[in-house]
Parts: sequence; structure tokens; C-alpha cells
Amino acid sequence: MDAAFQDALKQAATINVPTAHPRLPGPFGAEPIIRTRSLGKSYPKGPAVFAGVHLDIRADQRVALIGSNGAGKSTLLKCLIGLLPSSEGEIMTLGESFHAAPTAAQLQRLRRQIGFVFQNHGLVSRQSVLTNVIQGKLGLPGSWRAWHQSLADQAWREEAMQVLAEVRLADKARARADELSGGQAQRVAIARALIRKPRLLIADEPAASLDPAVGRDIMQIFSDLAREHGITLVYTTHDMQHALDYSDRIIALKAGKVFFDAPTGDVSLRDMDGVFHA
Ligand SMILES: Nc1ncnc2c1ncn2[C@@H]1O[C@H](COP(=O)(O)OP(=O)(O)OP(=O)(O)O)[C@@H](O)[C@H]1O
Repeated sequence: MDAAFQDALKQAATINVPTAHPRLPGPFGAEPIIRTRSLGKSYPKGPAVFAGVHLDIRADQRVALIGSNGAGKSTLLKCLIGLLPSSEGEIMTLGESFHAAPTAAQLQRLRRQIGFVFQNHGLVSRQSVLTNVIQGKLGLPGSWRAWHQSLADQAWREEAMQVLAEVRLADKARARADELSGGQAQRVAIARALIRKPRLLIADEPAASLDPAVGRDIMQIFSDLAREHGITLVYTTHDMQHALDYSDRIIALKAGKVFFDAPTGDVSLRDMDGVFHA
């Protein structure tokens, strides 16, 4: 590593609390996969959820988004990927730049490159695990075949089996989704996101309803898959240990602002505490 790059890393590592400005400069933040400038969001008739948010999220990072209940984490995630219109500022995600909301064509291109996992796995309970995974292809070209595994061609079924193997669930392919435990269902949801071959994986509290051991297992799977496949992972969590153990970078929201945005190794428990207390 050359000296200039090391300096840039050191500079990037200085924690800056509180700030609404980007702090990952130069070489550390090559071409970002997500960039926002002066991003703000209010719901109709409501106060601002957040304002003046500047972010530069680099490809291949695992980013934990933390903050109290109602801090705006889910709202920010949805704005970043165009599922909710923002109220002010600019967004660039996966090369698509937009104010407020993406165009229909932009949204379609974004959806093709993004995988989603939510707290409630959202599987179709009466369908098989295999069909649920193949349904991850919906929205991609030729995707009417993804409604059921029997319509899908052999290549898609093989892909589905491969991603199920990656989450250690190949043996459950023929089981019905409602026969799975919470942790298994969440692993299927990850496989369903993975079959899209996403560049960006968005997860909103993916381990929230799981017991501690299973929750850690799910976070480890996310983390390993993101690394192995070079996927950028952005997730929200209320578990500070998950944020510390399974991210390269932590972004904290507090009182409608970015409270800190720093490499995980530079975030102390005291910094974390400041997110939740005055
Ligand atoms: N559809 C909506 N209409 C109006 N207000 C909303 C809507 N969704 C969220 N809000 C409000 O926006 C604020 C931020 O909510 P959001 O769900 O983004 O926070 P969060 O940090 O994800 O919270 P949690 O950790 O509890 O999931 C809250 O005050 C919430 O009440």
C-alpha cells in the first residue's frame, strides 16, 4: 500500500461527530455505488424525517445503518433505491441519478440489480422453497417463467439449487415455505435475493425476529456472501454487536441527521451509545 493511500485511509478513519457531510475522501471512496447530496425526506404533513444527508457508499462495502426507532433508517433505505420519493436533494444509485424519484425506466433498471431482504421474509407460505427462490427472478427479463418452478427452465432450477446450497438449505428445496423455522425462512429469503445476481443487497432488520444464535448465523451468511460475490450490502439493525461484527462501515442516524459515518474499526461502544442517548 503506498504512502498516499495510507494517508487517505488515516484521514478517512477520523471519526467526525456529528456531521452531515461525507468523510470518506479520495481513493478510499472510488466510484460510489450510492451517492446522495443534501438528501431530505418528509412524509405528507409530517416533519422532516432527515435532511442534508450526504453519503458515498463504495462498491463491495458492507454498511450497517443504525439509529433509534423512528430515526429514519427504513425511510432512507427506500429513498436510496427509489421505492419512496425523497423531498429534496439528489441520489445516484447504481449509476442512476435522480431527484425525488427515479423514472419508471430507471426504477426497472435499479430493481434488476438489487436484492431485498426484510425482517418478515415475505415468502409465499403455500409454495415450495424452490418456487420461492425462483420467484426472486420476477421482474427480470423472461420472468413470467419464475411464477412456479415447474414453468422455469432447467438452468433457473439449477441456479436456485445452487443459491440454496450457498445458504445450506438445498435439502429443503421441496419443503413448503410454511414448514420452515424463522431462521430457515430468512435463509430462503437470502437465496431468493441472491438468485437475482444483485450488485446491491438491501436488508431491513434481517435478524430482528430471530434468536441470538440464529440471528448471528444469518448475519454471517450475509456477510460471507457479500464478500464472496462482491455484492454491496446495506442493512439496518438494532443490534450493535451485529453492526460491529458484520460491517466495514457504520452510518448512524440521529435527530434527522447523519450523526456519524465511519469505518467500523473506528467506532467505539461510546460512539454507539451516543446514537441512542442525548
Ligand atoms: N408511510 C409513512 N407515513 C408517514 N410517516 C411515516 C411513514 N413511514 C414512516 N413514517 C415516519 O417516519 C419516521 C421514520 O420512520 P422509519 O420507519 O424510517 O424509521 P426507522 O429508523 O426505520 O424505525 P424502526 O427502527 O422503528 O424501524 C417515523 O417518525 C415514522 O413514524
